[in-house]
Formats: sequence, C-alpha cells, structure tokens
Amino acid sequence: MIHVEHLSLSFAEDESKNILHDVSFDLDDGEMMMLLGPSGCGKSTLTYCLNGIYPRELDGQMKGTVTVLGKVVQDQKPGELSKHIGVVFQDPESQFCMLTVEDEIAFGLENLQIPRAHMEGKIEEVLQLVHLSDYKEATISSLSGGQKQKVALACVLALEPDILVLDEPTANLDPLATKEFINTIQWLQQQKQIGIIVIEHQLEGWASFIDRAHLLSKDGHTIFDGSLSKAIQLYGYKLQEQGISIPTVTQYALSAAKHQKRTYKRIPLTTEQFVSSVSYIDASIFQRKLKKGREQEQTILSASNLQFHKQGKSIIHDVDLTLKKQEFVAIVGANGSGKTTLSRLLAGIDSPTVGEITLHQRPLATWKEKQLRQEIGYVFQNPEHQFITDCVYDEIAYSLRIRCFQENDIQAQVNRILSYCKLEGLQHRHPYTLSQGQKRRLSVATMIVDDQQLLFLDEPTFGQDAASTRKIMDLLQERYENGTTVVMITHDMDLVDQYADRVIVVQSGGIVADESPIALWERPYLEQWFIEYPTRIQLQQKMEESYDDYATQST
Ligand SMILES: Nc1ncnc2c1ncn2[C@@H]1O[C@H](COP(=O)(O)OP(=O)(O)OP(=O)(O)O)[C@@H](O)[C@H]1O
Ligand SMILES: Nc1ncnc2c1ncn2[C@@H]1O[C@H](COP(=O)(O)OP(=O)(O)OP(=O)(O)O)[C@@H](O)[C@H]1O
Repeated sequence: MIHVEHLSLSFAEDESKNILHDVSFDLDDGEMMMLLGPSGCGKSTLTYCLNGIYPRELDGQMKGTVTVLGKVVQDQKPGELSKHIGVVFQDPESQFCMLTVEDEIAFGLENLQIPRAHMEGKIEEVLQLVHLSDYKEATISSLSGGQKQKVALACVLALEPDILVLDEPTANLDPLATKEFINTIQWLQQQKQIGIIVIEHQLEGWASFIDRAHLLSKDGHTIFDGSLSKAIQLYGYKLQEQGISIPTVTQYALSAAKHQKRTYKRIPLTTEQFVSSVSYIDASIFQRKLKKGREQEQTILSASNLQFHKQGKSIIHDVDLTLKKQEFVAIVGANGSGKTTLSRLLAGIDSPTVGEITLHQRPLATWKEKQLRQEIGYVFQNPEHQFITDCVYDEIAYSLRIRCFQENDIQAQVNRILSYCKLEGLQHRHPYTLSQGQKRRLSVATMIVDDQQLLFLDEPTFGQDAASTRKIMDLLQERYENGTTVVMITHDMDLVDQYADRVIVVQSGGIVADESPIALWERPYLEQWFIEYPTRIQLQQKMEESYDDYATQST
C-alpha cells in the first residue's frame, strides 16, 4: 500500500540539517504500523510526505520517493490522493474550513463528487461512529477540544480511504472516548482491511492489536522496524530515555522482572498480558510515595453558585469551589463536560452568567487585567492561542521584560527553561514552525517562567513523549513545592495518581466529586464519569481478581 524509499527532508531555514534521514519502509495490504519517536523527530513531517502536501508546499528539500497504491505521490495533483489516503492531523483545527460540523463533513464528500442524496446518510453514519450525532448542526468553534478531534476523524472516515494515517488521534480524548476510538479503528480495519499508520505517544490500547513499530531517533533516522515487544525486549528503558514512550503497564512489568530477577519470553504490553505472565508479584511494585498531606488554610480563590450560559445552553451550573495556597489540583471528566469552560471562568478569562468569584477576597471583576495576569497564569488547550511574539526566545522572555528584569537575568532564566523544556537550539524559530509537541512545551514554558501564585494548565502534557512529560511535570512540581497552586486539566490518570493531591471531577457542567486521588480510586464505577483508574490501580485490581480465581479453583 505504501512504499517509502530513502526519504530525506530538510527545511529551507537550515538545508544542511536533515529532519528525516534516509527513511525507508513498506506498508502491506491491510497492515497496521505504529510510527514512534521523540517529539520533534519528524513524524508529522513524514505524514505530509505520504499525502503529497510535501514536497508541494515544502519550503526546503525532499529526496527519495513515496509511493501510495502504486502511484508516486510527488507526481499526483492536489486532492488526487485524498480518496485513497486519509490523514487525521495532529491539530484538528488546522484541517477545518467550514462553519458547522455537517458542512465540514459534506465538504470532503463534495470534493469527491459524492451525490447529495448519498451524503446525508454518510454524515449520520460517521457522526454515530464518533458519538457526535447530537452535534451535527453545531458550529465547530463551539466544540470542546476532544469534540473537534472526533469531527476531524469523522471527516476522514466519511471518505472511506484505503489507508488511514492517524497523527496522535487520541491526544485530546477522555479515557473512555480513547477506548471507543481504538475499538472503532480496530473494527474498521477488520471489516474493510484498510492499511493503518498510527503516530502516538500513549501506546496503551493500541499495543494490544498493533505490534509492528517503526522507530525514529531524535535526528530522524530509523532505529528499528519490527515487533514493538521485541524492541522493548532489546532496548528496555533506553527507549524512554530516547523519548519513545513505552506503555505504563510494560514499565511495571520491567520493574517486576528486575525485582524477581527474571526475563519474559514476550514482554507484556497490556494489563491482560501482564496478569497472565506473572504468577506472583510483590505488592511494593504498586506502592506509590504519598504526597505529604499539607493542611493548607489560606484561600486564594473562591467561587460561589457559578453558572455559565452560551447560546441559550447551560454549560456550567451550581459550582461552589475554593482553591487554597499550594494545592496540586487535577480537573478531570468527559470530553465536553465543561472543564475548559470552568477553568476559564476561574481564571477570569470569561465572566460567569451568574455567581461570584473572588481572588484574595476581592471580586475577580474588580481586578485590572494586568494585575490579574500577574496573579493567575493560564496555559490554553491550543498552544497557538497563546503566542504573541515571533520567536521562541521572546515568547519566554516576554513576561520577564514586562517585570523589568535585567537582560542578563532574563537570558539566564530563558536558557534554563529552554533546556528544561527541551527547546534548546530553537530559540530563534517562529513559534508557528515548531512541531506540535514543541509548541505545547513552549506554551507551558511561557507560564512557568513567571511567578504567578495560581497556574491553570489545560492539558499541559498532551502530545508529549515520555521524557518531555516528565520534564513538564517536574517543573510544575517545583512550582508547587515553592508554594504555587497548580490546577491542571488532564485525561491522564497516571499523572493524576502521581502528582495531584486533589481531583475535581466535572460531569455535564457540574462538580460531581472533589477529593484526594486515593479517595477517588476507592470509588466503584469511575466509567460513569468517563474516567478510568490509573494503571497502578488497574493492575492491582486484576492481580487481586486472578489471586481470587486461583484461590477458588484450589478449594
Ligand atoms: N460558544 C459556545 N457555544 C455553545 N456551546 C459551547 C460553546 N463553548 C463551549 N460549548 C459547549 O460546552 C461544553 C463544554 O465545553 P468545554 O470546552 O468546557 O469542555 P471540556 O470538558 O474542556 O472538553 P474536552 O475534554 O473535550 O476539552 C461542550 O459541549 C461544548 O460544545
Ligand atoms: N516549517 C518548518 N520550518 C522549519 N522547521 C520545521 C518546520 N516544520 C517542522 N519543523 C521542525 O522539524 C522537526 C520535525 O517536526 P515534526 O512536526 O515532524 O515532529 P514530530 O515528530 O511530529 O513531533 P511531535 O511529536 O512534537 O509532534 C521539528 O524540530 C520542527 O521544529
């Protein structure tokens, strides 16, 4: 289906530096492959080469050939390949050009000259597949981040391509939507035998049915092509150090093997494989250092009876909440449940329709914008909404300059943050030319460098490889240790388990739980809120079930 031969690519900015370096691979009929590599190694660039955007739109050089279903991509006219190869890009907003959901899906179908009579059914069918039937007439700008990601997938599925390329398709999806999404792709593959390439940093879920992995190094070389479990067996934690994420469950499996001084015939990639490959496990593997409980009394922000309506729809209702000094709060919940809207209200970006918010006992509405921004930092879900200068260095230095720091001090601070956020060497680049992961790290960096006492971050680690996630979280932890209140929206329960001391669960615009992570993990049926237990707890539960089964069989 796809034949890539000696593909190398460089951008005009530095033609001597290849982003992709002599990459070659084949994708056979109906085959599935994961394309893995650290942030910035060239994965998205490669997808542009597969559907012909590059070299057509490339300001730089491309060498080598890419063939899709026997046709050399470089020789095809724009749009020619779209009925064969469908790409769901990493930033869904970059692929929309119509106002409403149904017009967006119809747009692609019109380009393929599908008769209007067939369109209606097709639109309904794909919206059902991504669970967005109620949003057919919604404007795209009113959708949440996860809902936009689902629309991007629906648009591509409607075209019924022979090959699907998915660039971090689940980065903004809640845990249940992620599971459903992966099931849908698996079902499509089985029904229609389409070829699939998935780019992901979160391998959980995919690893149970895609074993072939093509691994790229940070400088765009192929370092491995073959079975993912074999790659982990060969390289172990070295993959993580190189920025290639391995499933959390596999990390537990590697620790268990180290404890028990044993090796696996086949390394476990899923909880089921883990449980069936280990007969006994030392419970200490699952223990986690609990954060020292801090009894913080000093209230920073308080909200009472918050309500927010938009276009006649109630989006937030009956929210009462206080945030204290030095808390690490995670906001979790389903796509579209209201997490972003709530955090924007609390940060004073939008105003509530009803209710009051006070910051240091003073109503938020009475704060001057400049003073407010010195107190509250906000990292937007879409990093591009945040950039205000035209180079990476200035973006980080911006707030330090406003605070009249000496240029020497600014330089030292910016360099520290550049290195911590793995953005070294990119200081002169325009923020818009960065990879998605680099953009995300820059948007976090611009807030981390400041000294606000309250930080809101809307999915700060999405699209990050393992090493970058750790760096970002360590920076947030450092701010927290120094007294900052960190409020982070996330779909990653392993991060909640590791870093948060309080979790707020949002469901249909209201708060349904507000407690410590430990208390939350003790509740049954988290699925009702579209969240799941962290891997640590899932494994513990599965191991206990298997001990119980064993005990029942023995009696
Ligand atoms: N301007 C608007 N007009 C109408 N509805 C809106 C508007 N803005 C948001 N909504 C709706 O409000 C709901 C909450 O959106 P919000 O972005 O807060 O969700 P979220 O929990 O952050 O979701 P995600 O996890 O997908 O980012 C969604 O159903 C969204 O469609
Ligand atoms: N238009 C451009 N001009 C110059 N450099 C660019 C341009 N587009 C991308 N790059 C650089 O090329 C490299 C590869 O980018 P790409 O988006 O392909 O990475 P990626 O592997 O998909 O990363 P991520 O996992 O962070 O999304 C990055 O270092 C990026 O900064």
